[in-house]
Amino acid sequence: MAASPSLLRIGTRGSPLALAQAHETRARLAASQDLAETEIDVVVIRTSGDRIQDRPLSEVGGKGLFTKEIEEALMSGAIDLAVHSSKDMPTVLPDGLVLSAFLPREDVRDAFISPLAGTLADLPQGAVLGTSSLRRRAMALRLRPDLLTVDFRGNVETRLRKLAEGTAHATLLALAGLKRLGLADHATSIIETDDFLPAVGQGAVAIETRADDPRIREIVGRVNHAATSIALSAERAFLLRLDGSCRTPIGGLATVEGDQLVFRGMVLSPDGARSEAARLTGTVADAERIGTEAADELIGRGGAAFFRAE
Ligand SMILES: NCc1[nH]cc(CCC(=O)O)c1CC(=O)O
Repeated sequence: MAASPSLLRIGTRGSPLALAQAHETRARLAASQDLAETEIDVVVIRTSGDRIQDRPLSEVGGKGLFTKEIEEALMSGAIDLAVHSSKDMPTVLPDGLVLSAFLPREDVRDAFISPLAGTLADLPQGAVLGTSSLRRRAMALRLRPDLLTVDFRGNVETRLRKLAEGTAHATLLALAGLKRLGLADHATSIIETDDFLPAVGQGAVAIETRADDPRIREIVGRVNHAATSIALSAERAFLLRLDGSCRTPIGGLATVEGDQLVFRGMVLSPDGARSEAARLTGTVADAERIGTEAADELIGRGGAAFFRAE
């Protein structure tokens, strides 16, 4: 093991959720072998995604907006590692950067939040669902085609405030984010994944490093959670094969038990009227191949049409 560095700088966005995740990473690193003497700083970096609040992300260039400035800081050496929500990471990283570790995954499910009804199924006919996620909109409309939807941007707290103000009758948020913010008691109910799949990577925190920095990669590897890392390689392979633009509703979830992996994926039309689902199982050694094959199965069954219909 190489000598411990005197300083480690963690780059992160400044939203309350991003900060909670960066501080969890910091605490795990601090508790890991041989880093007791290392100063670990959290460096807040403002991204284009944080600045642009008035348009849906899918319109202004998608996922990369929340990572661009942080990745620039990583490449220039201003920070040593970056902490992200895996869900917000593009499938293809800039040259020279890699996801080197994942923290143990939080709950992967979406929470249903409403002052009006206990569950999605209980919402009155024609109720208004606030969400800016194409996936949540399509998954919800697949089950409840009568619902109306309005765009709901902003961080978790902003969306809860909009709901309280009556902008919508219900919203959907990742339970993982609510838990990390200490806001899980806002969840009215929890949506099981049986017929409502989370986003690829939901609930998982990813640590990004330079590819050619073996010392930092070894250090962050000490806090890597193997099962989460394996699940994410299946899910990200699935998304990569589907070439998941932010304009196609896609859900994907891998669960790992022992050396067995179960992968489920779904693509939907934006209005939820059409959908294709796949379920594949295998061993963890084949995680990537299983994700890729699930995508191929969906494309083969006509899912490709969903991507051309833009
Ligand atoms: N897109 C924003 C975002 N990125 C990660 C999370 C929650 C935490 C996670 O899924 O890991 C959220 C909020 C939400 O979707 O409710």
